[in-house]
Amino acid sequence: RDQMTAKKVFSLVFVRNASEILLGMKKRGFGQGKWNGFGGKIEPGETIPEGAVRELQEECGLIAKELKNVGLLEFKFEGDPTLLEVHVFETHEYHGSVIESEEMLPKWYNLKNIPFKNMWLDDEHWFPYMLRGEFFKGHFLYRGEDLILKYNIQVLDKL
Ligand SMILES: Nc1nc(SCCc2ccccc2)c2[nH]cnc2n1
Repeated sequence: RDQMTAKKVFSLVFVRNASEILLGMKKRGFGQGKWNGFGGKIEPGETIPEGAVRELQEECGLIAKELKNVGLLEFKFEGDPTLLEVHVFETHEYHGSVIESEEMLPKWYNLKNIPFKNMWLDDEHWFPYMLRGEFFKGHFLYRGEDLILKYNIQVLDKL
């Protein structure tokens, strides 16, 4: 409603192979202590996909040769006017070697063994849509980091 609400735009990239997904343990900053995809703030002057490729390489060393936009997530935290807009991508074609960075400790997980207990609470809600190849849009209202007050997820179209 309030057009003055600040919006921060982030990328979030998941690297996939046939049976696994690459996650990173966030070593500091926002989301520290949680496994997540690789991403961060989109900088002025770069497109969202450019920011996604940049953050992936900075955080785990891999260079995405293609990116598929698989969903859009919006987060609000009660008491904070900022809206986080997170553009979610998958890549199946990449080169380079996985390296640990100051930000992230990368680790491959079997798709049947995703460590949801050590991830953001919302991930368990929308991962199934991503893994089914459905394009999704989710909105989550948090109180702190450990309680989701409200959420909705919709499939926008099946890719
Ligand atoms: N999976 C997931 N990711 C994020 S933030 C992702 C974007 C980001 C932001 C800052 C640094 C690096 C990456 C979340 N926030 C609230 N729930 C969440 N779930």
